[in-house]
Amino acid sequence: MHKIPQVVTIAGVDASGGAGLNADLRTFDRLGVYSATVVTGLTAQNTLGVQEMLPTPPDMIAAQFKSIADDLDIQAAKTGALFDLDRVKAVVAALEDVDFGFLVVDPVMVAKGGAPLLSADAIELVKTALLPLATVITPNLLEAQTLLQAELPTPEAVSVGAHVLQALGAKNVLIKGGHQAGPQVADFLLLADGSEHWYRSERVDTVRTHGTGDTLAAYLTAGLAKGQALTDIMPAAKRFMTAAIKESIEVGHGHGPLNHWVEVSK
Ligand SMILES: Nc1ncnc2c1ncn2[C@@H]1O[C@H](COP(=O)(O)OP(=O)(O)OP(=O)(O)O)[C@@H](O)[C@H]1O
Ligand SMILES: Cc1ncc(CO)c(N)n1
Repeated sequence: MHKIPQVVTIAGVDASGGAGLNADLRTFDRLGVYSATVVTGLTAQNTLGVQEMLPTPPDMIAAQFKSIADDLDIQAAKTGALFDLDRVKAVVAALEDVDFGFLVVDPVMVAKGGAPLLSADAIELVKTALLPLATVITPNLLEAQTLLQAELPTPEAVSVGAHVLQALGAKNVLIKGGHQAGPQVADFLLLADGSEHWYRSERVDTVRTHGTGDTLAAYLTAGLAKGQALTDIMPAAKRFMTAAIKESIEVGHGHGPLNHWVEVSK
């Protein structure tokens, strides 16, 4: 028998396939890790927007956790869209009960087209209960600003903001820079040991960025499950992100999905 790292994504389904747990699974497949799924909800969405949402009943979220914990040997977990307070409560309670190893918390709040994927009254619980469980939290710039109730207009402010998120309990903090203006994207990583790392790369001029955040967070989850350090994972993850955005595939008419099959040069 062959051993394979096992991970779980705790996230919503995207009918059009580009984001949510669909993007996570594709990333995990590419990186050679096995993934279980806790489905937090269904979305009828496409590259143009989110049309309908149906969150999973909390008991069913708990049942999925139990099925996985009773049988599999999970080394890393990732959270994505959690929709509302009841779903966040169910996920936090379950995560406190199981040992799924490393935890990547991607505090998904808004889809690319602007539709909310987390209700306003759930944000406080994400901050106080989910964030302290995280090995690494991966907000984009707007999510970091919402969690902090503060603007982060400069690199210095991003660094200060990351330290505040770390003080709230997240061991490591990655603030994703896809929403910054300018010719470059800059992701900021604050590690548990206090060291700071910037990852700057060209901004690809495109709207075809459906599922970028999910994909990067899934990449980190797979790397952690394989025993890699965040500073080893990030350069390869960024090379993959740029290539997967640049070499776009012809799917959908709006914020198209990434090319998860792209070849990446070393
Ligand atoms: N246009 C772009 N060109 C190059 N890299 C990009 C671009 N947009 C995003 N990225 C990179 O993709 C990764 C995800 O960042 P982003 O800020 O887009 O996450 P996100 O907003 O959570 O995504 P989503 O909500 O669509 O899942 C980061 O490494 C970021 O730098
Ligand atoms: C279900 C789902 N999760 C996450 C995102 C963010 O990319 C999305 N658009 N849809």
